[in-house]
Amino acid sequence: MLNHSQPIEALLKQWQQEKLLTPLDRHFALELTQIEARAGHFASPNPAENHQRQQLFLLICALLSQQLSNQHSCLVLDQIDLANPMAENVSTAPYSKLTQASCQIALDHQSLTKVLSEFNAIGQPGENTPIILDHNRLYLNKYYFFETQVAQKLTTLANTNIDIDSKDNVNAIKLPQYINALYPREINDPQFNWQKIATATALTKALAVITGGPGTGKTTTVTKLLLLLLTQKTLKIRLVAPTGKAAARLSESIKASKQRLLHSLTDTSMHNVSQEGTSLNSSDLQVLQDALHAIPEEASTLHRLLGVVPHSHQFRHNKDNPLRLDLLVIDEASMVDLPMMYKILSALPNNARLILLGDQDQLASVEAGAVLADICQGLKVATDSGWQMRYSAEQAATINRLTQDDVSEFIEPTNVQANHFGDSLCMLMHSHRFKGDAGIGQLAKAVNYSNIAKIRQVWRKDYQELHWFEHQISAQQDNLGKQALLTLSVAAYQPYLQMIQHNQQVFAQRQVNTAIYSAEQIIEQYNQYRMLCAMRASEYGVEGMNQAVTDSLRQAELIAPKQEFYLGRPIIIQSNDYNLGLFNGDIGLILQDSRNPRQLMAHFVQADGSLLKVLPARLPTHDTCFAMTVHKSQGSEFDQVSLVLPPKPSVSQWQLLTKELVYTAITRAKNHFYCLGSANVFEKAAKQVTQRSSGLAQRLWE
Ligand SMILES: Nc1ncnc2c1ncn2[C@@H]1O[C@H](COP(=O)(O)OP(=O)(O)OP(=O)(O)O)[C@@H](O)[C@H]1O
Repeated sequence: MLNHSQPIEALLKQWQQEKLLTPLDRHFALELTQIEARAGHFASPNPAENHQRQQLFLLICALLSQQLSNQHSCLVLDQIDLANPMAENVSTAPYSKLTQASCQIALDHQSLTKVLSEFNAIGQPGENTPIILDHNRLYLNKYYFFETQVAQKLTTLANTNIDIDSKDNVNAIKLPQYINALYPREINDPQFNWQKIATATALTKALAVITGGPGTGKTTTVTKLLLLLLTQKTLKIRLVAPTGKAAARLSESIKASKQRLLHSLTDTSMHNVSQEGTSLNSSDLQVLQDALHAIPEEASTLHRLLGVVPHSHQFRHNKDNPLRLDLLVIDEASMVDLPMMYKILSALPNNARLILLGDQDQLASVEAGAVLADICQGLKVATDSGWQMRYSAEQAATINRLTQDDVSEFIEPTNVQANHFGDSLCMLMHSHRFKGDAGIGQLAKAVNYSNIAKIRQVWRKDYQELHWFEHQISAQQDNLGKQALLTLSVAAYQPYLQMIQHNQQVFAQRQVNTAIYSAEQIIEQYNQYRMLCAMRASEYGVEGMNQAVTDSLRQAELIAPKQEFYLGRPIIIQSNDYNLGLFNGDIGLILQDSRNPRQLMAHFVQADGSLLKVLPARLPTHDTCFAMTVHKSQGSEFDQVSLVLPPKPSVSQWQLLTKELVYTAITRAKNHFYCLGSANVFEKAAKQVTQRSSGLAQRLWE
């Protein structure tokens, strides 16, 4: 069954030392194998065979746990490299030589699956065993449960049609007219206005998934959708996002979008646009304006919505105590992991609608799963755009009725798609933020398609919003590229630190008539720039770069970090503190308390825009935040962003350097993107595509 140079126990230890396995992976495998041995499950009459079975079980448990540690939902048996089982996880990175084949599985994949199905700890779907074998996928029971439940609940929602013509809907007959008024045709319009089609798609389905890159109009579309729904009946709508920062951005975007809509609703040019040439009369306009006002603007975090129970993984709202709402909008859905998606779907009341918004190309969730990417998987095609809608004939007819757009070319033959999951999806592809020829948009697109020739072409073009800093180690071991980026970072952080210095002077001299900057203004200025790193540890990780920026700012006399909590220190929270109302990823600044300037306080702007002040000594686990990880930056945007890539990535660092990471970093930047790196690392990272093993896409689409 196995050929191995040393006992698997010893190999696990070695792989742990090489950081290919976590201590948890090794202990999980050892523990489960011992439990199995104690239960007599390796006690067949042939001792040699017994030993082999036990060693194989140990190896497979370690591989399964390793997959979960790397955020996969399962271990796909067909993907195990039988000649070198530990190589699978690292095969795409340029360091495979490091893992010499020290053990081989002497079975083909089919026989391996059969042998595994004979272990008592490995059961079939529905059995109460620690591990579940579902065809060629091996799951921890808990993850199998999450995945199948999420698939079932999403499919049920997707298959639930909403009868927009029901008598509950007072203005159903007007919907096509309203849609056309919200999306007036313009002379240079492309053939399909996908925002309009997305709106129509979502009107009739309990599940709507609207995805697209930054600035493709997801918020604009959802605002129009909510407006249309609210012209029909009153709905209790909740807006949420995975983090406080993302919730604050959603709230801002909805407000801005409502403002733009209000403007266009009161713009006279709109009054004479409609479906069949008939004008919107004043009562229609009133209906639309009333509905617009009824759209909520406040967004909260998912945790707050579900109601955190302190010191527990459970939430107050669950299947026995469902949320009280009619429609839930979740923004930045790519950040929602599999267990969290299960908890949300369980707490959703019957008859409620769910709308997911997000960018399927961004980094997947920090924890297991890639739910949004799996949901979108069925739309992937090998064309230039990479995606194509898949509608049922019924949905295409509904879209046509509501929009007069003929989408019949996207109708899926019924024998291919039985459950019409595609009827709930809409992908927006045209960015209104990055003009077609702008550098940031071009680079993001090239990285997203792992198109190396295009990446080189974009960097060569010298776009004014793109800036490259090459790692250049001098004879004195100084890195000139890093120094240049630090100089830039000092200049970028200087304005907010000068605002703080201004306030300090005013407070010191008790200049009662001189204006001070508010904490909100200073925080807004601080948020104009952020340095992003791929990882936490190491010289080029968050830890090293935070230290380097701190040293540079001290030399520039912009900060005086004599004690831990110095004026101007940015703080990122690393754990949840429900009593204080501070959550992992919240970012604030140490500032003088305006009411008592001798007291330094940590100041945070919360999702609803209010200011939270906390005594520094009471802060939960935290870190300095001149530099932060790309992961933690999801859901945020900055005027200027710099990405730091290590010059010579280690084995474990390569695992983080993916095209999703680089794409996410680039798309955090609104106006300037800087990168400290070397071309080969940037390009290899852009080629390394995250593949999260999961059966969710298959369950949803087949
Ligand atoms: N059809 C359109 N025509 C012109 N501008 C548009 C259109 N749709 C959206 N925009 C503009 O593009 C910008 C981004 O729109 P929106 O916030 O809706 O995008 P988003 O996909 O939600 O962005 P993000 O990824 O940042 O959340 C806004 O300024 C908006 O006014």
